[in-house]
Amino acid sequence: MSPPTTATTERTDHDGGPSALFSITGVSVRFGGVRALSEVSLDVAPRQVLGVIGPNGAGKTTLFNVACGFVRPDSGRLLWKGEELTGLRPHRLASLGIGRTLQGLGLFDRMTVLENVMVGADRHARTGFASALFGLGRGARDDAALAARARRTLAGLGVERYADRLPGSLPYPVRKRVALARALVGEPELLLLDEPAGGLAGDEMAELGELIRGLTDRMAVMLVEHHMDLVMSVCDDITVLDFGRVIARGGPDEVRRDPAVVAAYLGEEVGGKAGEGAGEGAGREQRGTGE
Ligand SMILES: Nc1ncnc2c1ncn2[C@@H]1O[C@H](COP(=O)(O)OP(=O)(O)OP(=O)(O)O)[C@@H](O)[C@H]1O
Repeated sequence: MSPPTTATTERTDHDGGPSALFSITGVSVRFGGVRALSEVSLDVAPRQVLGVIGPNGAGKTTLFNVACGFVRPDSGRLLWKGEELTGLRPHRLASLGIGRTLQGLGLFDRMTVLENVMVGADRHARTGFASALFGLGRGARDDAALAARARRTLAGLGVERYADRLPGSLPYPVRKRVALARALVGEPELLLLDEPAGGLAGDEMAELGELIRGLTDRMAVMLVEHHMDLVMSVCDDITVLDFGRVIARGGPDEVRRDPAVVAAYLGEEVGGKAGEGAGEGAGREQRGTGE
């Protein structure tokens, strides 16, 4: 676990050193006059759960989108296993060994649950999904192996019985697990999760927490999340953003006590009663550094 640092003692060693699986170093993003991210750096170590939190508009979604290749930073670098990822595009993630889920689940309504998950298994297919799309063919053996892998992944998440159903007919928590299965079926080394607890009830969130912890025997997780109780219970390390800058980082206890974090949440109880989601409702809709 990293030592705690705050804005005044910002760590500068986010350079994708040997211990880092994935690093974001000195990333800045501007949308017109709004500086959504300023010189943001973080490292995700193998098998670590790294949380990214911050009040509304702090820059979490922008950071997630940078990590996925949806937003290209104006400056700064992304490193994967110490190598710079230049011009990262979302479709390259799976082949690198990075899985992701998005806030909108993005399931294909006309495909079964099983087929939706198979889409995510492209990394292990001999002929890729793109080849199949363009009619270049995928061997029947590949398809059978993919289907088996997809079923195993669904089973691991307790939702295999829905494999032949269409996602639209299923309860939201089940669809969330299907989306997670699609991200996991490629056996990523890093899983990027954007607000995975959104729309879940308290007990479902607790199950999600256990599930995320259970992944760390084989992958690292970067969790961007509002719900403070989930973040505090599952993360090894937490990076806190406010106005697009890193204001604190460290373990849950250090971050919870950090005066800069408490101030950022306008005195909300960051130490958190279950389910309170200290990142929400802070009444700070428009954030980022206006210029
Ligand atoms: N596409 C965009 N165009 C203009 N401004 C944007 C865009 N996306 C984000 N912003 C601005 O950048 C800042 C950071 O937004 P971002 O959505 O990353 O924060 P967030 O921490 O995810 O917020 P929330 O918790 O409310 O989702 C905000 O001021 C936001 O208004």
